[in-house]
Amino acid sequence: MIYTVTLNPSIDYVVQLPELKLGEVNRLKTTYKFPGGKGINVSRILSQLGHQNQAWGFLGGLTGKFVSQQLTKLGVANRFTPIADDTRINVKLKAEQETELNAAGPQITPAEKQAFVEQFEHLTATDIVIFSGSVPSSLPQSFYFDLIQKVKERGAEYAVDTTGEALLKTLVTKPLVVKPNNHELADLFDVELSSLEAIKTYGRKLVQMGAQHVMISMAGDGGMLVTKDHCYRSAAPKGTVQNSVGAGDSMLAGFTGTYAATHDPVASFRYGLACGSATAFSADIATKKKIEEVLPQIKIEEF
Ligand SMILES: Nc1ncnc2c1ncn2[C@@H]1O[C@H](COP(=O)(O)OP(=O)(O)OP(=O)(O)O)[C@@H](O)[C@H]1O
Ligand SMILES: O=P(O)(O)OC[C@@]1(O)O[C@H](CO)[C@@H](O)[C@@H]1O
Repeated sequence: MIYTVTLNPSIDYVVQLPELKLGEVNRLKTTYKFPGGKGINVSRILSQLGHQNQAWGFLGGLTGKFVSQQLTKLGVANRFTPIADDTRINVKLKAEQETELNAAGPQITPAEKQAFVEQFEHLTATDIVIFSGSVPSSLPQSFYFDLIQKVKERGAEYAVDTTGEALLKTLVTKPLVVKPNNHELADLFDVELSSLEAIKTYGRKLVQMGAQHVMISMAGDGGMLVTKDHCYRSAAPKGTVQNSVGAGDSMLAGFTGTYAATHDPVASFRYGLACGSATAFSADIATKKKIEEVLPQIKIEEF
């Protein structure tokens, strides 16, 4: 079973307008509300593809109710810990450029935190836990690391999509896969990564530091997978980009779901790339139909 962890879910409020006029009233023609948060996006893709999974995290207030109702409607199994405070709303502004306004997130009380942590006691060695997204400011920044120790105690695998120190700190515990984008990879080492060779070199460093698979996403430039002995690369298929929010989460879902079923890193990378691009070419998170449409266009080469 795959479990996704979204400590800080959201309603993603997506607004579209041809031009943002700062300091003026902007009237919106098109708005959407989606259940958001990185792990939730991962769960949505896993469910689309028929991989058994359950979404975990914290939900509260009317906003939290909206998220859980939408997940139930979408057929995403979930077991969120209820909290007294409100789940956040993140604004995704699509004008000349994509701008995201992500809130800090709710207060989590010690009792709510404890109830959540207890869920980890039931993991087994065949499970995979996917940790994605920000940690609400009321929880310790070491929270992922503490949860990872619990996952390891149960003999389960885990994947992590986080950045900076939090990511570096987890590498020694040998995550199944980490998925920085090329900018996050550059920031980790405080370098500029201006060639594929350079990206490969720094991807290798994450493998040497402990990651089993390092999948580097590069938006419209495709992706790279670095393993202990190999490096694979693929350009991105062409298409009309509608909403790239969640493309990285979709990529992680495609990889992990396929890996859980096949243990084949190249097939998993291929599915990951297809899911990422399919979401970029959709208004919301991609459907299975869209993913299958994109899949034949993915060409992977050893690099
Ligand atoms: N414009 C695009 N055209 C084609 N494919 C894309 C595009 N944007 C993203 N993708 C696909 O999705 C993958 C993940 O995208 P990206 O690198 O933007 O992830 P990310 O930075 O983690 O995004 P997010 O945080 O919004 O989920 C890319 O590696 C690529 O395969
Ligand atoms: O603030 P975080 O937790 O880093 O990111 C949250 C978020 O931007 O990530 C998803 C896209 O990847 C969105 O659904 C959501 O709003």
